[in-house]
Amino acid sequence: MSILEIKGLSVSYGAIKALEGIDLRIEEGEIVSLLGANGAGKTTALRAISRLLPIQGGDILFQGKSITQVPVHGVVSLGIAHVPEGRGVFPSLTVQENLKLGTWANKRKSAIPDLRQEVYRIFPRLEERKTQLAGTLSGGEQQMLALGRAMMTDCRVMLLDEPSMGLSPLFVKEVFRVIKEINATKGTTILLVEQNANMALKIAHRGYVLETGNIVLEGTSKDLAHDPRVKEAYLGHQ
Ligand SMILES: Nc1ncnc2c1ncn2[C@@H]1O[C@H](COP(=O)(O)OP(=O)(O)OP(=O)(O)O)[C@@H](O)[C@H]1O
Repeated sequence: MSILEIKGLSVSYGAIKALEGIDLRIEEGEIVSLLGANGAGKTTALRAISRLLPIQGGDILFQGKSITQVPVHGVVSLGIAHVPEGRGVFPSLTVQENLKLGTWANKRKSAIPDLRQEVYRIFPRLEERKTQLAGTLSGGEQQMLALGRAMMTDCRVMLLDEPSMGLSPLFVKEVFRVIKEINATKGTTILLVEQNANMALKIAHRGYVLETGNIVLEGTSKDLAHDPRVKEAYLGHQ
């Protein structure tokens, strides 16, 4: 059974059809990338899975069970954490207060100290800056904090929306390294929305390509990286 399965998912904004019946399947422990140009519907797909948007058709299954009737906070409690584009950290709270907010839906309260220790192991910079206000962190550090906060929910699945957006090349590399580490050490399943197809395909096991609301290609990252259509549209001429 797939940990997350999306079947015929349709989402519209009024008359605009953002997703026109997409199918997507993610196995436990995988990193799956969702690639596509601006406006393809990538953010919409993540927001629909998190129940932040109403859906017009189809189904979303977590461990084989439909979650389309589950409220937003229920989705987090099930073990699905969403790191939105732009990170969504609380600028006037400290690093440690932001991390604590990640624990509200955590059903295993006794696991919180270990989770915090793990976050600080993966992100030593956050421990160094735990009393600093999140709004004064650099963009890359805020992205780390957003990932750390998602880890604090004790999630099984992370939905990551353009984690490399707006970061310097050094931080882009660091963010992808950390995503790979979270997946490898904790077994967290990751659905990664990215415009940086090059990097995304390097760390993901499989990928899907979304174009104007439809999945037009899917395959292993290796196959996608060699596909002439992906090369032409998303990887530049290499
Ligand atoms: N709140 C909204 N109201 C109306 N249309 C919207 C809304 N949000 C998104 N859309 C439209 O839905 C389509 C898909 O948008 P979405 O943000 O999912 O794309 P995306 O692939 O994430 O793009 P980007 O890479 O630019 O973030 C676009 O045509 C967008 O203009």
